[in-house]
Amino acid sequence: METIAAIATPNGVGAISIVRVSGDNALEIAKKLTKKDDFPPRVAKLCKVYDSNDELVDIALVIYFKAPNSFTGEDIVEFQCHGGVVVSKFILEEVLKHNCRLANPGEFTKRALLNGKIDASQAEAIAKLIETRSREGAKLLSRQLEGELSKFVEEVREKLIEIMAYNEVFIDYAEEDLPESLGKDIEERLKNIEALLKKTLEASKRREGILSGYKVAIVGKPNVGKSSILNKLLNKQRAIVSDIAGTTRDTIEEDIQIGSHLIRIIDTAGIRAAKDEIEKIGVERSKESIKKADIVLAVFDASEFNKEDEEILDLIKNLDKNVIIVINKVDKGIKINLNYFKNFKIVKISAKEDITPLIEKLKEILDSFSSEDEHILISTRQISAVQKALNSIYEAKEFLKTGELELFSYHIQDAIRFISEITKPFEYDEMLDKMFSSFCVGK
Ligand SMILES: Nc1nc2c(c(=O)[nH]1)N(C=O)[C@@H](CNc1ccc(C(=O)N[C@@H](CCC(=O)O)C(=O)O)cc1)CN2
Ligand SMILES: Nc1nc2c(ncn2[C@@H]2O[C@H](COP(=O)(O)OP(=O)(O)OP(=O)(O)O)[C@@H](O)[C@H]2O)c(=O)[nH]1
Ligand SMILES: [Mg+2]
Repeated sequence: METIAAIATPNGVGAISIVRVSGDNALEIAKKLTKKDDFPPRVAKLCKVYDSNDELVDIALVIYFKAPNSFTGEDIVEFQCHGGVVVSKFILEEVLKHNCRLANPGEFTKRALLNGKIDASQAEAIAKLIETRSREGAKLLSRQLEGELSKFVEEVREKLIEIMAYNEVFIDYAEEDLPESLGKDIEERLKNIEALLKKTLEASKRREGILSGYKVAIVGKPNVGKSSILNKLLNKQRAIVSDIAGTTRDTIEEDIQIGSHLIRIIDTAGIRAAKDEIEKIGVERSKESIKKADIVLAVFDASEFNKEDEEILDLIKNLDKNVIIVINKVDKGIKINLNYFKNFKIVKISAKEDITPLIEKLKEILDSFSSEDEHILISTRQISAVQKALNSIYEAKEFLKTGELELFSYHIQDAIRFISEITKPFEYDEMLDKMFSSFCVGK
């Protein structure tokens, strides 16, 4: 395997920068650049680093990770040098003069994967952890990096392999009147796995927003202060605000942090029976936003409740999602009857003065989303693997019903293959070993 190198830290001014080198020549390169000979593994050693003209480049910490005990499983050398945009580039250039090439994107992680240091789900977790913009996302991804999903896959796999083992016995002994309970047992076990997979898929769908941002739509009739609320949440004049009804004509989306959560906030056009063609399209988009949202902020003016507000109330009345009734403009006094909103969560705010009650309520709902400590799937690759495994189980079940056990077995094998794809390719030998070690035929 070729030796690779790259700067691991972002390009900019900072205290420290890291140049990482992985592969057989890493140690040799460290020796050449530092003119030192002795690098005990995993020791941070302060070294002068020289260029090819023997001129001093930096005084840096150099750490040698001896294979296989490194991130990639290969020999790694890290030059932890002074930060800024020059030194690390300089060192990288010197490194590249010695039998080593620039790493491709993700190549260190790829090598960690190929060398069995991490599995595919952990590699995906690393990629997303680097990109995530919320603490909740980071918490979830660090758990997947730790191997939570890998463990789940292993569990499901073992359960399916046990079913295969039971089924083999079933096939071998079918003639000799095996107790019916064995068939029932297989059915029961399968049901259990199906429920596990379904639950994981549902949780993944429900909690998709943890990484991409939960969608929060601000809706209401024109002029109630929706855009003012958006601006206040963003702390800047993002949307045009005016006292002309119908100011916002298109939806406006922005990402913000609320506590440890990321949300995508969507300001919408005021909903009314619009005559203008463009406004009509805007109103349609507003209604679409309600459908897509995880949380709906239905905004009303504290001083007025009319037919248009009733229509808003109709739109949100039977929604199977979180709705917050936002009574805005309370600085002018509350003149409307709050009984209209019985059984809803209500907050009273003034977008002109203070929206803290709204932020608190949002936090409360978002916290409730993540208090469920389920593991979830974080990529379409993972989701499709579970979906395919589930489909194979459905097909297998049909053959269990008709007693076509060879075909049943065939589809269970498929399910095992698909679920294993999340972490690694399935090895048939391993399953056979497992079958005979965990199952005593006793004949
Ligand atoms: N300086 C530095 N910080 C870093 C990294 C890095 O590569 N360099 N990482 C890069 O992503 C992350 C840490 N990930 C790492 C994962 C494994 C090993 C490692 O040496 N593994 C050995 C020993 C394990 C042990 O001692 O428990 C091994 O797996 O055999 C190092 C870093 C975050 N911080
Ligand atoms: N007194 C008072 N006025 C407010 C408050 N919030 C918004 N306004 C005013 O209400 C008017 C409408 O505000 P917008 O934020 O543009 O309302 P909107 O709901 O986005 O309106 P459309 O985009 O037309 O649907 C503006 O003149 C705002 O200054 C508030 O809390 N108190
Ligand atoms: Mg507006």
